[in-house]
Amino acid sequence: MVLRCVGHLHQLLYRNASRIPRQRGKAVYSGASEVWNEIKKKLQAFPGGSVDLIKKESGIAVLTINNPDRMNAFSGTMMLELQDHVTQLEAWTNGKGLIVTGAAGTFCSGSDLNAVRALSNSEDGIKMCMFMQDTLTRLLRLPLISVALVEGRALGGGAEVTTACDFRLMALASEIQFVHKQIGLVPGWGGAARLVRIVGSENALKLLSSAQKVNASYAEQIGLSDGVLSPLETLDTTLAQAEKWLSDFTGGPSPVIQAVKKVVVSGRELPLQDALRMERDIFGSVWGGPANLEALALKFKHK
Ligand SMILES: CCC(=O)SCCNC(=O)CCNC(=O)[C@H](O)C(C)(C)COP(=O)(O)OP(=O)(O)OC[C@H]1O[C@@H](n2cnc3c(N)ncnc32)[C@H](O)[C@@H]1OP(=O)(O)O
Repeated sequence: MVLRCVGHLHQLLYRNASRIPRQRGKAVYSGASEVWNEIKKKLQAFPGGSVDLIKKESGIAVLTINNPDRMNAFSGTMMLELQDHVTQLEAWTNGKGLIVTGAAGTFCSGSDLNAVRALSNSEDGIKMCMFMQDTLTRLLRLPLISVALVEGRALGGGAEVTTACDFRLMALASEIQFVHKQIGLVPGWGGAARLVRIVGSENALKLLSSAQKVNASYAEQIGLSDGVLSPLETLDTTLAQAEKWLSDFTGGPSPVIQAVKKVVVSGRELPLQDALRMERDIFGSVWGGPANLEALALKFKHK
C-alpha cells in the first residue's frame, strides 16, 4: 500500500520533473550568439593539441588536456573542443563522475601564450574570457561529481580550470599557481570568483596578489586540495587513485548521484527561496523512483 502511494505520488511529481528548471547548459551570457560565432572563428585560428574525452561504462568520464609540447597550454581549438565535450557531458544520462587531468604528467599551463599575444586587444580578450567563463561554469554545473587530478603544474588558466571541478586531488610534487599578476592580469575564466568560494576571500587575495606556488600540503591546509595522491611507487596509477577516491561519492544509481549534485549546485548558486523550490523539484524527480522504491522494499537499515 505504502509503495503504491509512493508510486502514485512519483507519477504525479514526475509529471512535474520536466518542469525542473534546467541547471545544465544555462548560458552565463545570454543573447550573445554573434559574439560566440565571432570568437569561435578567432579561436579556430589557433590550432594545436586536443582535449580528449573518454566516457566509461562505470559512469566515470576522463577529460584529458593534451598539448604536451606546450605543457598542456590551451590552444584556441582546445577551448572549442572543451566546450563540445561539456555539451556532450551535459546530456550523459548514465554519468556519475568526471576526472579532469593533463597529459604527460602535468596539468595545464593556461592559455597558449601565442594566442594570448595575438588576441591581446581588450575586445578579443574579453570575448575569450566570456567564452571560457561560460564553458567552465557549465563544467562546474555538470550533474556529475568532478575532480581535478593535478600532477606537475597548474598555471594561470590551468589553475582556474582546477577550480571548475567540485574537488581537487594533488600529486605530492604538484603545484597550483595563479600566475596572472606576474603577466599583468587577473583571472578571467571565472577562476577568481570560484577561488573565493573555495578558500575564502582572504586566502584568495593572498594567492592572487602573491602569485605564489601552492604545493600539495599548503593547498590541503587552506582547503584548495581535497587530498594528496601517493607517490607512484604504489601499484595504482594516479588516475586509478583518483577513480578510487571518487568512488566514495559516486556509488549508486546515476539519477540519484545527479540529483545530489543538482541540489548542491542550486544551494550554492541560487537565493534561498529559489534553491528551496529547485530542491523540491529535484526531490520530486527521485521520490518514488526506482532506487527509492527498491530501498524501501529492502527495509534498508543505516547501521
Ligand atoms: C588565462 C590566462 C593565462 O592562462 S596566461 C598563461 C599563463 N601561463 C604561463 O605564463 C606559463 C608560461 N610558461 C612557464 O612558466 C613554463 O613554460 C612552465 C609551464 C613553468 C614550464 O617550464 P619548463 O618545465 O621549464 O618547460 P618550458 O618552459 O621549457 O616549456 C616547454 C615548452 O612549453 C611551452 N609553453 C609552456 N607554457 C606555455 C604556454 N602557456 N603557452 C605556450 N607555450 C607554452 C614553452 O614555451 C616551451 O616551448 P619551447 O620548447 O620553448 O618551444
